[in-house]
This record gives sequence, structure tokens and C-alpha cells, in this order.
Amino acid sequence: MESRQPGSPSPEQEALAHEQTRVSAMYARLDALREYTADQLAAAHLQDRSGYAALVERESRSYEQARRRARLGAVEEGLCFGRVDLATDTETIYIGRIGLRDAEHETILVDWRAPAARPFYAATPSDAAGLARRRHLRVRHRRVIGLDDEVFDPDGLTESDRHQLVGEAALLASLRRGRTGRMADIVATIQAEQDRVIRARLAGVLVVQGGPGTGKTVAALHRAAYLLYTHRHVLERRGVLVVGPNPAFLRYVGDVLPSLGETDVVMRTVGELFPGVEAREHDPHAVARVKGSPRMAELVRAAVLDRQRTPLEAFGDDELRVRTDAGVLTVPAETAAHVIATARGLRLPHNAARKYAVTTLLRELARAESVLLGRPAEEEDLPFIGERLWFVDAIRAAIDALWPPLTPERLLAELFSDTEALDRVGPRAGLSADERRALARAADAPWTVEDVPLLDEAADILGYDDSAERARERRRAAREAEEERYAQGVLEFTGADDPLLDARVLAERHRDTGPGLTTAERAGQDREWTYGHVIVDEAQELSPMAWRAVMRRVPTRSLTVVGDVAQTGSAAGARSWLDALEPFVGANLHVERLRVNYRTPAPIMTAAADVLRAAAPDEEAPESVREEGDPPRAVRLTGPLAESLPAVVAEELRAIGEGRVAVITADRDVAAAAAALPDAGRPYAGGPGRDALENPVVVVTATESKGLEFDSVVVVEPDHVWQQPRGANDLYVAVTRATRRLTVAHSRDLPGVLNRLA
Ligand SMILES: Nc1ncnc2c1ncn2[C@@H]1O[C@H](COP(=O)(O)OP(=O)(O)OP(=O)(O)O)[C@@H](O)[C@H]1O
Repeated sequence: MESRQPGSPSPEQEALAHEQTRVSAMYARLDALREYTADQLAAAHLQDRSGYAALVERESRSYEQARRRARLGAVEEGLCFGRVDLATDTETIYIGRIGLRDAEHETILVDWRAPAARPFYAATPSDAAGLARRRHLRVRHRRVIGLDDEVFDPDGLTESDRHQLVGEAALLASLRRGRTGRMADIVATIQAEQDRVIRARLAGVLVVQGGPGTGKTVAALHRAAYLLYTHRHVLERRGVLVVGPNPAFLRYVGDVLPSLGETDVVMRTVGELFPGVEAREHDPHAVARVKGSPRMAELVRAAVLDRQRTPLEAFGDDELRVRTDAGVLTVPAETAAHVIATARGLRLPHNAARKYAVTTLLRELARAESVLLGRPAEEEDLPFIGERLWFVDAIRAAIDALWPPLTPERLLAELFSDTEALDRVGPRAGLSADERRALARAADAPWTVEDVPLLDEAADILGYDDSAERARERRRAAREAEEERYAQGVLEFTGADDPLLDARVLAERHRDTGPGLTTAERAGQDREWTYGHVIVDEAQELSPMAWRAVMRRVPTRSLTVVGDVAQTGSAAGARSWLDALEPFVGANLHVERLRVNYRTPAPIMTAAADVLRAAAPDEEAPESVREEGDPPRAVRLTGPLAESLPAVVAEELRAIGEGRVAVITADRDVAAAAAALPDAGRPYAGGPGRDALENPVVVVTATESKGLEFDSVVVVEPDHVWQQPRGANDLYVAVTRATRRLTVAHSRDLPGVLNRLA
């Protein structure tokens, strides 16, 4: 063994000092860049505003500088977290949240998404990816406080030694941290199987199937950041959409992308996909099953056809008769029926075909009027007379009865609140009497999450009356083309060769939408926006109708679909990925499986695996990365929850110290549990703006707990969860939310699948 002089630094101290020098240089460079960006931003603001060219140039500069400043601001903590030493030469590469070059343009830090950073994530003991060593740097407030090395040079290492080295220290340290109620990024510890998911190609459908805690969500979010970095030119303009299961979940994961410096992502629940409607409540299971069925597309189509009527269908009279001041105007039966049949045959959206129906019927009514008044009119005068007749209320009402202007909201509200209409239309979509009854509701009932895909479907079939808008649109397009040509000139003139900025982006940014509106904001407000890529999380919950709404937003079918068919809780959710996606993409799926559970320690996962066998016998339980942990326990509750539950929760709070406890219940018990714990957070009761998930104690139903995690979980009355419509799946979700401790608290007998805990 080498001897050291007393007081001289140990090899580890030397290594730390060496890395500190490098890291300090990176922060110095970061500070310099921040200062430079702030100066540039100030200069851009001071620029002369007069004239279009000056305005465009100013916009271009300040937008870009503001964006750069936001990125530089987001990377303070953990700027650099890794280093690789290549086996072939002496090169070392430092990996961080962003790439940095020093004043001489030498690379001092490589962005984690760049190809050069790949070996840091891809290297495993069996495939070193060209590395001699991988080093994790632990840096807190700009100080290097620790290093973990993995040596890939196999000489001198036994097989078991090598296995122990696989990034464990850094990974386990990060997994052991108490939960904060917000998901954090994992750039420093992405594992090889996750890296494959993150860097998969942009085109096509990637399905990521994995058990609870395998990092599907976190990998999907890193994939969004990776895609935006790698394909920025395509994706910046079209944006990326992330669809998540509920607002609390989106809030829970909402920090991850900004911490990676990415803000051009739209995050929505299915209930928010239709602009103007924000649905949060779900329909009961039986109703949700009907509304999610693909037959609903037929129903919506049939409902629209049902609103396109001949006079016989609308008034029970085969002639169209309208009483006006001049007398009764009559359109003969055959003519009226022909107009409606022709309008139907146009195969245009309902509101577009309406234009034909209205003008033609007005012309026929004008003809009837001229006959009635004994003033024969020339054929070419009829449209003008028709235009005048349009202002006669009775005429407008009669035409609306034959072919009304319809919004999606009006169509569905009128259909669902009219049992006769449901009975007329339902059978055409193959709905049974029971299913039709399930759809019936009051006209003013609030929209549910399950209604949103139906509204979207209706919008697609209805189109909207857009004649005035189209004329405006034509004028605007001409103006915009002119502005774009101008912006191109400005860019060439100013030599701003930023790949993030092209003439269209620049011109768009300058237009009436105002410079503040980002791609994400514009996309979020526009129902017909199509995205460059869509990521669907907890995708097993989507019904066939919800998939139709999602697919409409990504005609290129560039999708990442993330979920676990063993956790499906919703009535019309998926039991197999192929079944769910085949109608849209055929068998063209690339499936990646994640098999390691980073959340739940092995003792809890063993109990959960018993539940999984009932929920999805074909799925394998993921293997826990943490072997050790407190064994799950069962506690008998005596008396009402208000008396028995607080003590159990207090004990858990004591046991975990810093961290969060979740009380997870069946739907029927959630109110009683929340009442028993008045200080607990109820993330779903107070709307999305509240930070209830950050409360030390949270009360949620099993369904609401999907995608979330807590240090300690108390499942109350598991038998009630078990008895829910997809109870086995719900219970599986509930028992896999804990990172450290699991308790089942019960007064009724435990369901058999939890016998291990009895
Ligand atoms: N490579 C990693 N490094 C550090 N933490 C990780 C890593 N992978 C996953 N985790 C952590 O494991 C936990 C579970 O991840 P995540 O929520 O993404 O899993 P999931 O597969 O979506 O789970 P579920 O299906 O239960 O919702 C998170 O706290 C996440 O940060």
C-alpha cells in the first residue's frame, strides 16, 4: 500500500480538488454567459422601435435572449454531474444539463442529450460502450462534495465486483431522498434501458410498457427534452403534447421539463383536449364504458344526420310551408327533399353543407314569394330576394329546423337530454336500450372527461360556419406571406443565423398574436393544431374514443405511448397495446419494456406481485432495485375512521421523518378518510391550482393515486378497493405507490391477494 505524508491529501481529496477546478471553471463560464445574455436582452429592449425592420430585429433578439436566459437560469443546480474517460485515448468528457464552450470555443461541458454523452448512460458491465471509467459527480451549491466511480476495465475485477459497480451509489442516493410532492429530473442517473427509450427515433409509435416505478413517466419526460433538443427545427414550430391522466399528476410532473430547460411542451389531460371545456369529473363506470366505445363515433355521425331533415321529418308535412307577412310561402315536397338530399350528398362537414342548404332553400322561397305576389322574378334576381328573406324570423326558424347550425356542445347536449332522439339514433350505432339510458342526462349537466372525445369527434364532423372567417383568413395569409418575405430580408440583412429562428417564426412572433404567445400557447388554444410529437402517459387509461381525439392531433403518428396494462382502471381502457393502437397504426409498434422498479423496495413489491397475479396474470412484476426495506404490514382498525386512522398516520409520519404519507382509499371511503384527517391535502377536491400534493399527508382514491408516489402509503379498507369495478388493478396501483413503507389498514377482512400481510 502506498504511504502518505501525514496531512497530505488523500487520493479522494485530490480527485475532489481536481474536479472542483473543472466545475468552478464551468460555473464561471455560466456566469459570464448569463451576464452577456442579460446585457443583450437589455440592449435589445433599448433598440429603436420605429419601422418594421427595426421591430422585427428587436423581437428576434429579445425573444432569443429571453429564451437563452431562461435556459441558463434553469441549470444552476447540477450543472455538471458526470464524466466519462474513453478507453481508446486519454480524452475525458464532462456531461451536464447544457453544453458549454470556453472563451476559446473548446468544449468544456457536453449536453446530456448530445450523441457524445450517450456512453455515460449506455455503458453497462457487459458492454462498456468504449469507456474506461464513468464518474458521477455530486455537486451541491457549486461545490463538488462526492464522486462515484465505475471502472469498466475488467482486469482485476471479479464478476460480482463488477455487478456491484453499476452506478449504484449515485442511483441509490437519489432514490433514498425523501419525496417532495414534485417529481425531479434524473439526468444524472438515467439507466441504460431508460436511455434506449429516451433516445429512440422520432418517427413512428414507441410503446413503453413497464410495471410500476420503472421510470416510464420520468423517461418519457426526458424523451420530450431529448427530442426537442435533437429535432428542434421540426418540433419547435409544431410543439410537443404530453397527455397525462389528471391535473394533479400534470402538476406533480410539471417541474421536470422546465428543470431541463424546456418549456415548449403542452401538457393536457384528456378532459382538456377540447379548447373551451375543462372537464375534471369522470362518469360512473357503466357510463364511461359506453362513452369510450368506438361505436360512439357512429352515434355522433348518426346524431348529425338526424339533424338534417326534410320537411316531412321536421314538420310532418312533405311541403315546406312558411307563414310570412306576404302569406304562406310553399316549396314543393320534391324540391325540398331534393335540396336536403343534395346537401347530404356533398360529403362536407355539416356546417359547411349548411351553406348550400340555406342558399338553395332561400332561392326556392324567393321563387315561391314572387309567384304568391304575382311578380315573376328573373332567375338571377332570386338570390337577392333570398338574402332579404333571410331576415324574416319565421324563415330562418324553418330553415334551422331542417338544417340547424350546430356546435359540438349543442349537438351533444341536445342529444343526451332527449331520450326520444337517443332511441332514434342509438340503434344506428348498435347501442342497446340500457346503453342509451346510460347516456341520458340533463341538458345543462357539466361536461365529463368522457364527453371530451365525443365533443372532439362532433367538432370534426360538424366543421363550423366559417365564410366570413375564410375571407378574413385569405386576406391575412396574403399579408403574412408579405411579412415573411420581409422578415427573411431582415434576417439576411442582420446576419442572425440562429437555427432556432427562421423567417416564419420571426414573422409569426411579430404578428397580432403578440410576441408573448409561444408555440405551446398557440397550440393549446387551437383544436385543430397538429403536433410534431405526442407523448401519452398512463396511456392504458385511454378509451378508443380518447385515442381518436389524440390521433387527430398527430397525423404523422409520431408518438410515445407510455403505460402499464396491468394498472388499467378506467372502464374503456386498454387490456393490450395492440388492441388499443392497431386501429390507428396497424401492427406498426415498437415496444420497449422497462423491467426494473426504482420506486418500491423488494419486500413491498413481493406483496404487490400477489395482487398483480390477479390483476394481469400475463404481466411480470418488475424487479426492485432496492432489496432492503421495511416489510409491509397490516393494521386492524377498530371503530370509525375518525377515531382509528389518525393514529396510524401519525405513526407513519414519525417513521419516515422528512417525507410524505398518502392515505389511499376506495372511492366510497375517500370522504370519510379526508374527514378523519382534516389537515391532510386533497389534491382533487380543491382544483388544480392547489399544492395539496406537497402536504405531508395526502388523501387520494386509488384511481387518483395513479402515477404518484409517496414515502409511506396507508391503504384504507383494501377490500373496498378490491370490490371496485376494476378492483384488482386499482389495488395493484395503490400498493405500488410507496417508496419506503406500506401499511394496509382494515376493519373488514383483507382480500385473499393480501393474505401474505394477514
Ligand atoms: N434512473 C433513475 N434515476 C433516479 N430515479 C429514478 C430513475 N428512474 C426512475 N426513477 C425514480 O423512480 C420513481 C418512479 O418513476 P416513474 O414515476 O417515472 O415510474 P412509472 O413507471 O411511471 O411508475 P407508475 O407506472 O407507477 O406510474 C420516480 O421517483 C423516479 O424519479
